[in-house]
Amino acid sequence: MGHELEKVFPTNPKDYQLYEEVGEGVSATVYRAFCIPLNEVVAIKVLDLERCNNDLDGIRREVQTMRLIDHPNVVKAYCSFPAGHQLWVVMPYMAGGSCLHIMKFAHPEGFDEPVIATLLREVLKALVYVHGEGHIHRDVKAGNILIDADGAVKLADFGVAACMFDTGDRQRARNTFVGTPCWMAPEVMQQLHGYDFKADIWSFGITALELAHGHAPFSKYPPMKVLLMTLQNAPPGLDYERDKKFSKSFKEMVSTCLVKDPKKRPTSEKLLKHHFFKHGRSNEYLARAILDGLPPLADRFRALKGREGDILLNRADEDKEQLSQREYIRGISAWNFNLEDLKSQAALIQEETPNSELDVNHGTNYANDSVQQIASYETDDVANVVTSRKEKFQDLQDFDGFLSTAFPIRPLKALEGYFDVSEDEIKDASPNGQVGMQSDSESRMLMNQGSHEVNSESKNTRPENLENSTFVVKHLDVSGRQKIFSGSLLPERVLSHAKNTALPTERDELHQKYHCERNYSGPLLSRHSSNHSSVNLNDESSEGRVFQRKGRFKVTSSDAGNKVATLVSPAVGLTASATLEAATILPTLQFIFQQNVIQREQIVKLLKLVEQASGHHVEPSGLGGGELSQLGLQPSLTAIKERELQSYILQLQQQVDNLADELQITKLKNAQLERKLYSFQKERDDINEIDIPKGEYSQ
Ligand SMILES: Nc1ncnc2c1ncn2[C@@H]1O[C@H](COP(=O)(O)OP(=O)(O)OP(=O)(O)O)[C@@H](O)[C@H]1O
Repeated sequence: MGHELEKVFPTNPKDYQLYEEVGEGVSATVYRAFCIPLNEVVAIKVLDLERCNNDLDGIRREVQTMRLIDHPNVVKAYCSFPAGHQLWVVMPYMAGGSCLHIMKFAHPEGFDEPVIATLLREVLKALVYVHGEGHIHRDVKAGNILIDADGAVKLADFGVAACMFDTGDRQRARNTFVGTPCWMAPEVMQQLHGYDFKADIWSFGITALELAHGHAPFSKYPPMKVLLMTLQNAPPGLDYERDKKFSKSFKEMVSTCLVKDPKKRPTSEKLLKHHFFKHGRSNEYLARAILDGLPPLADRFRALKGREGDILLNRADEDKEQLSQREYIRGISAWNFNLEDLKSQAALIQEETPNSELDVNHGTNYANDSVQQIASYETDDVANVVTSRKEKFQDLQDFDGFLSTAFPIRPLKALEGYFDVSEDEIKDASPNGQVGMQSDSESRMLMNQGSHEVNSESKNTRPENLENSTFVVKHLDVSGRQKIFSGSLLPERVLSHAKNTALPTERDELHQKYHCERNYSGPLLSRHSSNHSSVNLNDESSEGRVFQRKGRFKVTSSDAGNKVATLVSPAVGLTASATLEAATILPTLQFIFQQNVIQREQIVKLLKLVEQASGHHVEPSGLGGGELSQLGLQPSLTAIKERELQSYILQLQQQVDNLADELQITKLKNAQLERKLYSFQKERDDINEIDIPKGEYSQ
């Protein structure tokens, strides 16, 4: 088990040769690489610190956990070090890639039962170890199950793992969660009583279904809807009719995991004893069954990426508005989600599901389902709120100050002590992108990047008076290419058209037309504007208690009692009575409330635009003054400030929480070191004991 530890991996980027890209996640790109001094092929996960400014805790935890871990079924980190503005994490190279990629490439309908039993047994062994060490993985899914060339299976990605060690209570329920919604346990979504490692057992059950069908249940729906479906529907499972090819024991095993009450779920240890896992075979069998005949990982990865590109290209001639709606409804933009996962899932669905089922936006399945409509409405709300806040931030004169307090330390400095980052590297770091880091002001610049780019983009393409009405969020994607997602309260072209040519009446018609066609008034938001958007999203969370973090979903507990609530969807004029836990509904209501305030502000801006276009001169003060208050349109700056403060407090609370986690990890490390020291001392004493008689003898 410990043999990998014996090698000392170099911490200089020059000692590695990067080969092809073999994987892409929310926060990182993974390359096959070669460690020159050790003459060994490795995988290097490259994280761009500039893009992770506000998620250093997550990175720190991931690397920390990966380095402490030592189990044949868990991917460990050999070492980690900075390289320019990046952080490199060196890991064993898993030549087979992830189960998700293998399924997408060669088994779109899912794997056969013996393969599933083998894969899951190995993953379960990993979970027994991880739970035994006091961790909750929190992101068990096919995309995080990696296979080596010889069929060895390892659980990867500790980006959102949590430590259960806390004031001595290893199983303490927690009040926050990060995860991918399809795999997320109901208690995690509800946040009523916290959760523990049993959340991984739920995700494990969902992963079993994913491996059996080629995709996770509900994977074609937008995130908010997944949350509601998971909470309201009966747990998903293998169907006795539809899934005839699977054994009774498999079905039973899945249903044991997918019980809503976590207390009724088995522990990983107990589950491992389930007779289903007796069907598991050897690693060699696995290699033969799913890896034989596959092209090298990098080729597969390229092919899959190409396919995703084709899917997008095929849609290129679609009406752009529809396309953005489609992406929007999948939650990519609105929830700032794990884009790769969503893209992958979308690709799987497109291959397997008829279009009618797919088109959740226009499809009839949606039409009469009020809960679904509420879900999509909520998704809109979030996007609107988030982007509108982006705009508001630009208006705030003290934004810079706010950011500097929100992220007071420089990235590499913050990571010092956690990776192989030396004091010297930090001191000598040059701001020009060589091994080093940015200054405080540069950090803030990076934090501000999204908003500055919004301005510059606007300046290039539109006159002043349209800048504040249209948002263009520009960002760098993994490969450094720039991507632009655009959106506005009205579609951009409508605004442009209005600006250039249209008479007021035409504009009204266009406004009417597009407003009807697009039920979503919110702008699109890119996931890679994470620096900025996370701040904003956290901002929202101060009231909505729903966060985005590291491209995933994060919910914090809102201490609400159990209440019965009725949801009304103003977007569609439908009323849905839902007996939901208040904690589930509150965020929605809060979003709607916020949305209201923000939409009023948007209306003010539009009014201004209309007035400007029609030649009326509007004094800025006039907008916020008596006329608007008469209309009830005066935006409340105090409320905005208050929300920002709440958000800041929440961020601080999170930081305290994270520090407590780290303290526990350090304590754990200390305990390990003490144990080692003790055994060394014991060895030394033993040797001494042997030496003493020798001495006596020689005297
Ligand atoms: N050691 C490895 N060997 C081979 N491929 C790997 C390795 N680690 C990761 N990958 C590939 O790279 C992808 C992304 O890696 P990873 O999941 O660690 O990144 P991430 O940004 O943390 O992802 P996520 O989107 O789950 O947060 C994986 O899904 C997998 O296909």
